[in-house]
Amino acid sequence: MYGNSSGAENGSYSLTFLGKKVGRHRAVAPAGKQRAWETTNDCSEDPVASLRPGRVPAAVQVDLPGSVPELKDERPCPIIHNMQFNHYENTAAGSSDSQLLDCSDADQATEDERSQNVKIYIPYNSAELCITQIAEDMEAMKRTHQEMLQELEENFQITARENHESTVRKIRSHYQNKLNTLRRILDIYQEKVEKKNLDWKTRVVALTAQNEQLLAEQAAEKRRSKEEALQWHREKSKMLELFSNRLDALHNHQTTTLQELQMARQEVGKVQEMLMASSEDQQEAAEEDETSENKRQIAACKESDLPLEGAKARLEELKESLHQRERELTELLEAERSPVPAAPQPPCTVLLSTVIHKAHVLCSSVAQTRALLDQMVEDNKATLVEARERLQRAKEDREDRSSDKEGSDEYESIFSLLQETVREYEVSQIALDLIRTGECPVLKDGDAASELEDTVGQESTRGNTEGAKSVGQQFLVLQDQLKQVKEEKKKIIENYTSERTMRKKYYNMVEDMKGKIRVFCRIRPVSRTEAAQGGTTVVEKIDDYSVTVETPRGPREFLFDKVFSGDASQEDLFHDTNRLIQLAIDGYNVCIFAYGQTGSGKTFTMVGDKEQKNPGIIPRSFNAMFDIIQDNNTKFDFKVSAYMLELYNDRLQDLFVSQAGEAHAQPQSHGQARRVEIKRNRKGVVFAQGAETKEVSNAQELYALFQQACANRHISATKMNVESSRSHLIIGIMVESRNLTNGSVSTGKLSLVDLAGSERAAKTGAKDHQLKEANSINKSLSALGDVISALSAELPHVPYRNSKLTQVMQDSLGGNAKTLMIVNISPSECNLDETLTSLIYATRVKAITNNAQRNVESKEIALLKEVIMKLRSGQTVEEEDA
Ligand SMILES: Nc1ncnc2c1ncn2[C@@H]1O[C@H](COP(=O)(O)OP(=O)(O)OP(=O)(O)O)[C@@H](O)[C@H]1O
Repeated sequence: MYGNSSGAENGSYSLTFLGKKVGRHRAVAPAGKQRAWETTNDCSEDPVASLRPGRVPAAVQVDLPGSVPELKDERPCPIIHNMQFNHYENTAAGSSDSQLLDCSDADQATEDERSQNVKIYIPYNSAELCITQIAEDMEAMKRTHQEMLQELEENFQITARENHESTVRKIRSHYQNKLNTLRRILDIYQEKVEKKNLDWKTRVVALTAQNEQLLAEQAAEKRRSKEEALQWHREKSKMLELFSNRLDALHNHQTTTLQELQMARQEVGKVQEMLMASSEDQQEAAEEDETSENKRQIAACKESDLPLEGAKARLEELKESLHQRERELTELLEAERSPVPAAPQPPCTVLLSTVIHKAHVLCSSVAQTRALLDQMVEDNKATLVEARERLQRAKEDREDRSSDKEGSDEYESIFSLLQETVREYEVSQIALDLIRTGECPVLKDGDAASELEDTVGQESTRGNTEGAKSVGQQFLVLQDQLKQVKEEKKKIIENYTSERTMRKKYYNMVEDMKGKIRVFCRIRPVSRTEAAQGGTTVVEKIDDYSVTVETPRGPREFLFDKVFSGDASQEDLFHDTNRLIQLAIDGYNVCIFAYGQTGSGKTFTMVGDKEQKNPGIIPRSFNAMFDIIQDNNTKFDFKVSAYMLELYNDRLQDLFVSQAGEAHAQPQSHGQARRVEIKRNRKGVVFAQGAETKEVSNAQELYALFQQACANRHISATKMNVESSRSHLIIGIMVESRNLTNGSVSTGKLSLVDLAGSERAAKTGAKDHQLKEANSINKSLSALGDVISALSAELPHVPYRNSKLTQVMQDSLGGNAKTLMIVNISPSECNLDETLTSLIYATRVKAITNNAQRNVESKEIALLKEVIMKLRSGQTVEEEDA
């Protein structure tokens, strides 16, 4: 193509264009094959364009080294005016045709020299042909280049795509790994949760069974105690009846005995008179002869026998009555000794045994008295025998010494003294026998009889008096015993009352455990207005758990968890409420609300008096809550926040925002007032959406917020209350506590509600806007009443949605909360109807069962929730976080 090209050799050429080296070229073997250009990329201009036909150079100079090698252009060339082919001899024979030689300056010099030696002039046509060929080759090269470029581009794109895909794959696999890890973690926790659930279920089943068993036991226990109480009551009444009958009988007997003794004394007096008359007759007859004397004596004796017969009969009667008494006493003793029939031991058996013991004491003292009397009779008998012997000896001595005139006087006095003593003992004997058996003394001979009868006249009176004295003493003793028995009876009644109170208390505790709403009843003191109207009270607290109301149909009793009378202090009330504050901190939803007619003391109970000398439940709860927090802040991390609302004219208002400010702000916000709505979370806990919730760190801050809220509340004077609340006050205090030991988080809520009171326009004198307020209050309270009725009757539908008030109270009535209702009532007759209505509603509320559950999450769940929150908000989550 470029001239003689036979026997082509491999070699390198530099292509010079217009004296300028434009590239290196490589000669390609073998000869005869089509030549091709290979170029290096150090040419900036498009050589093909410059070789287009019409732009052919005038002359082409080609330097050929002996034989012209086939040339392969390595690069396109600029416009050729003067083209030279410089041949470089191969330095080594057979060296590779791909070998390239560098164009150093030294080579350039040698090349120039050689080109001068080997110069070939190609005819124009050949050159044109050659150039055309070159142009074609270059065109082909351009295509190749373009193809290469395209290929490169494609390669680049493929590589880029591959790179991109691999990056995406890597990222995906990274996140997939993360996801898998999270899934595994979730699986693990799910497994754990399932396990726990299973455990809990088992425990719940076990506890339910246990609970059922306990309930059954409790029911049985209740039945048994009821039966025992009934039996005890029966036995007690029987015993009391028996004792009172016996005491009455004893009393009657003592009285009869006394009367009989009195009569016997009179009889003996008569006998004495008769004896005196007969002795006078004897003295008169002594002057007559012995025969007539004897006759008269016999006649007198016969006469005197008549009244003695009467005395004997009386003594017989006395004897009989004493026998009777003895028999009764023996019966009593027998009854005591007889074994007590085996009976179930009622709780008050101790008292019964005390009564029995007392009866034992009483009978044993009677027996002791009897024994003492017997002893005295015996002693007296012995002494009487001794005295008679001495008298006998003295009589014999007197007869022996009848001649001795000096000693006779002395003996006479001793003799008469002895006689006196014997007589005394004999009289005592008669008296003692009379008391013991009622027997009459036996008169053996006339002298003794006359003497004795003479003495008996005086001594029997003395004996009777002593007997009467002892009977009187016994009577006093019996009176004492009766008093004791009465005291015992009083004690029994007291014990029964306290036992009844305890029973009510335990019943209330069980009801509380079942989840029933607790209801306290507070009776307010009589107000000045009521006192001015007469102040007749119809309400009375019976015990800590019951209250009665005097109605036209008779008294009506109501039972509550606690009843507070008018003199109960705010401390007393809060003392029984305090427990609920702890529950709120433990993670329960707690609600305390006051209910009652207007002026019944709801605000006094919840808020306290105006000067806060007697703060109510709300301010006390603030202090109690932060006291508990203070005590536990080493174990828990607490967060407390609160919202305060009022429901005024069926519209919820945020009390942290002053109404004046709101009204002022409205026009600027184009009439869009702050809207507070009641919502419920997944667990059914009510919260106020749209109301400002403020975080607080101590009781003072919370109280300051409360004061601010109270200042914004609607209050005005009515005929029934100078500071009547015209709205329902709702305070929500949320307590979040994180256990620093195990990381669990509990969230409790304390709702404190001071309801507005139901009112009658006629009584309150409400007009215009107050009437509108009253209507709204009554409407909401009536809706509350409907909810209470539906819940207590366990109806399937509870109309919570009928009023905003019932929506606010939804979780507290029949929901997930521990609820305490304080029903405030007036004690006065003028409010009887309202009081009865309030008490009936409160009784219904007591029947409502809530299902309070602790809102607590384990550390794991709290963490997972955090992870989910982060993922939702687009934040990255490290595996360690999970
Ligand atoms: N237990 C109490 N001891 C002394 N005063 C009381 C007691 N309860 C209520 N009061 C007094 O009775 C009046 C009315 O009480 P309060 O304002 O609390 O009634 P209320 O039920 O809240 O009425 P309203 O529903 O109209 O707001 C007040 O002056 C209050 O101080």
